Amino acid sequence: MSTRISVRGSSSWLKGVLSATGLAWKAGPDSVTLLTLLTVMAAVLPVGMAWLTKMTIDSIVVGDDVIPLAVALAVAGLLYGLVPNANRFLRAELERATGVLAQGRLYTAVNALPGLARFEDPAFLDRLRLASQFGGRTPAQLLDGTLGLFGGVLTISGLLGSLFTLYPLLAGVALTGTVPMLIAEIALARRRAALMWGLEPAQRREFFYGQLLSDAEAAKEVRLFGLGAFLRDRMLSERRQADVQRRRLDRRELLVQSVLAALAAAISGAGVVFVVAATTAGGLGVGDVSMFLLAMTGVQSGVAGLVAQAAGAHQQLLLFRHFQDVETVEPDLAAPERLTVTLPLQTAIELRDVWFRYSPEHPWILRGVNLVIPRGKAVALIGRNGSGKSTIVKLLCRFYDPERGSVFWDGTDIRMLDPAELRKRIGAVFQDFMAYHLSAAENIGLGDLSLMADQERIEEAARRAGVHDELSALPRGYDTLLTRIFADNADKDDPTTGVFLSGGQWQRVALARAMLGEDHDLLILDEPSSGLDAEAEHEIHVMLKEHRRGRTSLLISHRLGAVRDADSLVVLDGGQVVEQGTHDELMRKGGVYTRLFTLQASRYQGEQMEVG
Ligand SMILES: Nc1ncnc2c1ncn2[C@@H]1O[C@H](COP(=O)(O)OP(=O)(O)OP(=O)(O)O)[C@@H](O)[C@H]1O
Repeated sequence: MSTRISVRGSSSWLKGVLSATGLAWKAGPDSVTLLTLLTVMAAVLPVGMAWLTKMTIDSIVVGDDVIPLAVALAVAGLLYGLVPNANRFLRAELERATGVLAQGRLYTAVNALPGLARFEDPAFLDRLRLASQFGGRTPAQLLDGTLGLFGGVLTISGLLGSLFTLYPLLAGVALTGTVPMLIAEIALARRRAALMWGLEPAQRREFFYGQLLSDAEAAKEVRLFGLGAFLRDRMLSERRQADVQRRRLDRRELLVQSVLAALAAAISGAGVVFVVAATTAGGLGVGDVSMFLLAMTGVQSGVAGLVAQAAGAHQQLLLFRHFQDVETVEPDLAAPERLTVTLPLQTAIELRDVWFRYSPEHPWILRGVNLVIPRGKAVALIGRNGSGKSTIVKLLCRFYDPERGSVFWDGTDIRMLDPAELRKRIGAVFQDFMAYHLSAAENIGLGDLSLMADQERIEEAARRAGVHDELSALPRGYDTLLTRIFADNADKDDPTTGVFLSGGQWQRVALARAMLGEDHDLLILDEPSSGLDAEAEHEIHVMLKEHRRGRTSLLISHRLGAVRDADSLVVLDGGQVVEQGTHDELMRKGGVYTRLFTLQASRYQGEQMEVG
């Protein structure tokens, strides 16, 4: 996807307008119809009022009955005053309706992305932020702008026509003055939209520093290392650098618009001199003078409005393109022509000569990995930090595809399977599992949405993960919020409305989430006990061993004692499998595993002796 705001052809311009107005129509057809009617009304009223004024003055001069004209003028004036308010209300209504529709469509498109790659692409994230910010607003504004343009053209044509009947030359001059205005404002709108896009990375960084300064998790390190002023200065520096660019554009706008205003004043000044001279020479009546003055100011404010509408619509369109781009973004994982049904695991999951790197710019993480996870067996992955253990987990869940080689599910390449179906068969506790700002029950229920309301099953999962007693003892039991972020204003001072769990307790909640519901064909536990104390770790491992019995599982842990009883231990190094076998086989071999295990065991014994 291009990260640049490009100049696109008129067909794509039209496509954008049609897509945006189509969205607005779908969201609120009644509002769109009423807005159109009101726009036409607002457009013809100034022309009608100019003529009514002229006719009223002419009638006064010749002594005719002016009451009906004056009443008509008053009614027109009243409508002229009311229409903008009704317009504003309708536009807000339409914005709300399109906002909901667009946001729904946007996040449906985001949810449809099967892999993780897009979420690691900063350009995509910038586009998504702009799309989310403006996608809902732009259709209504674009429609309003387009209708406004149409109305403006209607008003200006009416007024120019009226001017033309008086002084054809002046109508021509007034019309010529609009061209540079239009060109200049469109160019400014283009720059404004490009600037917003260009400033996204700086705004993202500014937001990041701001978040750190107010984030509860970051607060510890920010205070311990005294990072507050450093982060604040970085945040302000990002803002200042962005402001330099904003100021540059504001200056350009100031200059261009001042020149345009001077041009408009010169044109209307010249017109006034002409008309006054013509009236003194006896060529025009008093009503004609009023007509001219109203028409001239009407044309000028109409043109200014028209130009602003055109520029605004253009800018909205450029921003709306981010929404279109996200909505039509290519999936990050290739889909096969025909999907194969994902059946329960019968024999094994296998990685065959898998080569993987996160992008062509990144180094190879896996270099020809071969690995078999037989059904009903527990396989443990062991290796140094960064050796690619969690990467293998991500490939098994098909968050990415290998660059070479394949992952097979009972002999079928998982590229042939529906990722959602495949993932339903896998239960996992990731190393960086989520702590949701929701209640304890919901935090577990998310593991299987169909069981969200099944308190019994949720408690059973918590019991298996060894966290039931803690959750039951919370102020509101399982309904206690595990956060204080969403405490309502009304009960924000009530300490029972939200609590904080410890790292180990969160880990058990994540474990309960993974174990809720259907028995998964594959259970992945990426460091499931790293945050637990020794006693808790022992308990969890006894429980997990029981739970895993006869089930297929992939275990990752740096604590080798915790995985020594796995059916097969696989040691990764340099992106390759360097050793594989049972604990006893690997210990006999005297290789990497023996070294690591002996090191850990001797340390542990040392600690025991010290404690003893
Ligand atoms: N999303 C990503 N984009 C780019 N590189 C990544 C990404 N995720 C991981 N890596 C890199 O891939 C390598 C392997 O990471 P991985 O998390 O698989 O290692 P690991 O063996 O699980 O490590 P640890 O024991 O520390 O958990 C690391 O060098 C890491 O920097």
